[in-house]
Amino acid sequence: MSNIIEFKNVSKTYDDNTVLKDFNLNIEKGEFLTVIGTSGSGKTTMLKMINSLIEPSGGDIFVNGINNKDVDKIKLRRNIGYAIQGSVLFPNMNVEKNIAYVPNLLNKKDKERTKKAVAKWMDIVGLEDSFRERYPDELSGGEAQRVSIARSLAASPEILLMDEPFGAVDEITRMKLQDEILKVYNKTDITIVFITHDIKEAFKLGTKILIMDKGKIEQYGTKEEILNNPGSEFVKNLIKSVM
Ligand SMILES: Nc1ncnc2c1ncn2[C@@H]1O[C@H](COP(=O)(O)OP(=O)(O)OP(=O)(O)O)[C@@H](O)[C@H]1O
Repeated sequence: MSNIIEFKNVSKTYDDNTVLKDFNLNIEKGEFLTVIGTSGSGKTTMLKMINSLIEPSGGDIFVNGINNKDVDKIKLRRNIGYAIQGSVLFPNMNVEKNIAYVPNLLNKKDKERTKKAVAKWMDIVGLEDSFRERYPDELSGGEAQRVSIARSLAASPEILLMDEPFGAVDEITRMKLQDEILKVYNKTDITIVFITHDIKEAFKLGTKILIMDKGKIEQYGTKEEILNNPGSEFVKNLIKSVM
């Protein structure tokens, strides 16, 4: 498999605080990468470099083999979905319009095609058709999260970045959303990079798991590799609850 995302000797410094140092990572196309680590270990910083929301202080990031420095940011982001915790929906648009936002931009004239795309994604994330007309303030947290995931997927991105997308919902909804994102992943050839604080979630979803501490990679591997061969005391402590 080929690498869809590559970090080469990446560093990031805020004032004199170095949050990433000599960071090297290859993510293969089609992978579901979950990222877990201590608070402040640089996970969000790393994620936001993929879609150029944050620029590295040193080193390079490549998406599909092209250096982010050489690419128009708008063009880059068209291909990369981004879902964050409690993602903000457009409050003045109903569910259908929220989801249709990007497809509408892409196929301006073909309204039927957009309508079909909205129906497909609502179905995949488990939203009944009757939600189409509702406005964001008429949705529960979990429903709003589904709409936001459907919206990020409706643009058919090749890469989906998710920063603790299920952090703000209750345990039952969270499990449902996890199952739904797995369904999406299994039905498409999307590559997902997913940050979580929940080690169980990291192991349930990830085809590969990246464990970070203080701006460095503690371990990167499959669930089996990490469980069978934890690379450090830090990893051993982290995985206690899933052993
Ligand atoms: N814009 C900024 N200016 C200064 N410092 C920043 C900025 N953004 C992040 N930092 C610092 O960089 C470090 C890494 O932040 P980052 O958000 O990447 O960590 P994280 O692993 O995602 O943390 P969490 O799990 O708490 O969300 C933290 O110490 C944070 O305070």
